[in-house]
Order: sequence, then C-alpha cells, then structure tokens
Amino acid sequence: MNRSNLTVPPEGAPVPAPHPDAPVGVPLGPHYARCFGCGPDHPTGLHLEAVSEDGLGVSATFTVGDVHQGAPGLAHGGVLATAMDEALGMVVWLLRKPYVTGRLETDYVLPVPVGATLYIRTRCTGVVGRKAYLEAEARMDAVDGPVAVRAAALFVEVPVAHFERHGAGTSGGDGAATSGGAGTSGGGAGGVASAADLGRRVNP
Ligand SMILES: CCCCCCCC/C=C\CCCCCCCC(=O)SCCNC(=O)CCNC(=O)[C@H](O)C(C)(C)COP(=O)(O)OP(=O)(O)OC[C@H]1O[C@@H](n2cnc3c(N)ncnc32)[C@H](O)[C@@H]1OP(=O)(O)O
Repeated sequence: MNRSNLTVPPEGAPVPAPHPDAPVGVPLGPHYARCFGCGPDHPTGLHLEAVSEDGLGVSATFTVGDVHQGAPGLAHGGVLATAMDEALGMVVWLLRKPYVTGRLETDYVLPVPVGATLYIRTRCTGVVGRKAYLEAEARMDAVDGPVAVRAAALFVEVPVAHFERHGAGTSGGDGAATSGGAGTSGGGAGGVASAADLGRRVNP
C-alpha cells in the first residue's frame, strides 16, 4: 500500500507475544459494550466480530449495513476506516496495555456495497517504546476475496489516566458505564465497563 514512514517500524523492531492472559483462537468479544466498532449495545455500530490469530494478529468481520452508507448503496469511507481502526486496536488489546490510535493511513481499493462482508486481517509489525506499528487488509465477501481496503497505523500506549482524564462519563456510576458485556460469552477478551475497570484489567 501507499504508506508513510511514520507507520513503518524501524528495522529490527521486535513483535512481542500476546499477554499470557490474552485469548488465542477464540472470539475476542467487544472491549466495551457501547463501542461504535465492536459494542453489541450500539444501535448503529459496526458490530465487528474478531478472533485472535497466532502471533500478534486478529481476524475480524464487518458486514456493511444501511446505516453505514456514504454514496447510495456504498459504504462510507470513514466507516471503513473505523472498521480498520477497530480491528487494528484489537491487536494491541492482546498486549493488555491501553493504546490509542495516533496515526491511521488507509487505501481504498474497491467500492464496498451495502450487504458486503469484509474479512479483515490485522497484525503488529513491531513495537518500540510506547509506539506499536500495525497493518491491516480487508477482503470482500470471502477470506480470499479481492482486497477492498488496506491500512497501516501507529498506536501509542497511554496510561489508564488518559481515559479517566479525557473520557466523559466513563468513570463508572453514570449511564455510560454498562455491564461491559465484553467477554462474558465465548471466552471473550475481557471487556471493560469504565476507565476504572480498564485499570484493573491492563498489565502495567
Ligand atoms: C471506558 C473506557 C474504555 C476504554 C477502553 C480502552 C480499551 C482499549 C481496548 C481495545 C481497543 C480496541 C479498539 C479501539 C479502536 C479504536 C482506537 C481509537 O480510535 S483511539 C481514539 C482516537 N485516538 C485518540 O484519541 C488519540 C488522541 N491523541 C493523543 O491522545 C496523543 O496525541 C497521543 C497519546 C497519541 C500522543 O501524545 P503523548 O503526549 O502521550 O505522546 P507523544 O510524545 O506526543 O507521542 C509519543 C510518540 O508517538 C509519536 N506519535 C504520536 N502521534 C503520532 C502521529 N500522529 N504520527 C506519528 N507519530 C506520532 C511521537 O512522535 C512520539 O514518538 P517518539 O517517542 O518521540 O519517537
């Protein structure tokens, strides 16, 4: 894909193993029940479903719905970037450390119609200090279908306080904190209900 050097790891950057508590080969479940990308409680979200792969990688599916259109009958590009962002974020979540997207680069290769299912594969290509380098590819309607979207990203590790400081209504106790749902079925990854909950689940 066309990518800047900001999303390419320096030569020899190591790819760490997933945290021992991270699930392998089972559905990850949502990381947060109201997440726009993966949350089951989000009415118009992407409802991305993902499974971890060997090494530090994830495979995920996203089916484009009516509510995801930009041009008539076609997925909005921002929605597709969100799906890639979400699937990339699931990779670093396997490290059991909080990360946020610092930079996301996207190549739109094919138009993606409503009703299409994207098969997204993401992997970490290196970690240096707080910076995790990641890449992703989405194929249309089959795991070996044509490539529709490619992405590369730099995620930056942040302290749990990042979410406590900047998130509105996520510290628990108000309407934003749900049961978390995540990981309560299918051996999921262990979702969070609040920033405080995130603090209990990540590994410093
Ligand atoms: C209720 C709580 C629930 C929480 C649940 C969380 C669980 C997560 C689990 C699972 C995730 C699943 C999926 C999620 C998917 C979606 C992820 C998103 O969409 S995240 C939202 C969008 N992103 C932001 O809102 C970031 C906003 N930006 C920032 O906060 C800062 O700019 C930040 C943290 C990215 C960097 O700020 P600094 O002050 O901490 O650090 P500095 O020193 O600036 O950067 C550190 C290094 O990174 C590089 N860097 C930073 N930004 C860069 C950029 N845009 N491009 C290139 N390099 C960059 C810098 O050059 C520096 O590199 P050098 O150490 O000097 O080598």
